[in-house]
Amino acid sequence: MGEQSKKVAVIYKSKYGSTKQYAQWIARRVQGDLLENFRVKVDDLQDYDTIVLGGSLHAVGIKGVELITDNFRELKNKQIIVFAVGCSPVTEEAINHIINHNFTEEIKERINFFYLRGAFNYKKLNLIDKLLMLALKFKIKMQKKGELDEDTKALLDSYDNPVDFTDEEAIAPIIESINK
Ligand SMILES: Cc1cc2nc3c(=O)[nH]c(=O)nc-3n(C[C@H](O)[C@H](O)[C@H](O)COP(=O)(O)O)c2cc1C
Repeated sequence: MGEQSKKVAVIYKSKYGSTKQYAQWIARRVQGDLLENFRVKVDDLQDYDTIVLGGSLHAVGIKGVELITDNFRELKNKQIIVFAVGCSPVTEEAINHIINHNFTEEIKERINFFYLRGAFNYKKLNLIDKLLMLALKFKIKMQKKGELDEDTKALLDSYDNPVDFTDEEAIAPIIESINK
């Protein structure tokens, strides 16, 4: 099906902006409706052919994913695409961990899942997130420095040096999936 012929809803839940940025890029590219997750009720989605849901990753959970997982039966005839935005590097292991943590076997079979890299700026976090991240830092520091792998070192470095991996080109596989 071509871009114009499907009615697409792009729904997002974003805490610090990167998921929103990806959702805006996707909605613009496919001429979809951009909707903020908390405003959406499942009944509002019946007119759409394709539901694209994006949520930021917090402790492996995809924010707002319940809109899909709690209403799966009502949405079962629709094309469903979920994307999660996190800071971890893209590895098959990390992606499988996110999928297994958030979806049942039945849902896994029916949706298309994508992982996109976002941004992290410790100074801009709210108090609770700062405390959570400090706890994670403390846990990591309990390990000996020499045992830290490159990804963990990069994570620790990002507390002092903000990182931003958001990249419009990264949405290409999602656009391709919508247009299938
Ligand atoms: C408390 C906390 C927990 C996080 N947990 C994860 C995680 O489990 N995996 C990951 O890849 N990124 C994690 N991140 C990084 C965020 O997912 C990343 O900053 C993302 O860009 C946030 O999306 P948003 O800007 O749309 O809110 C975490 C960030 C915070 C503050």
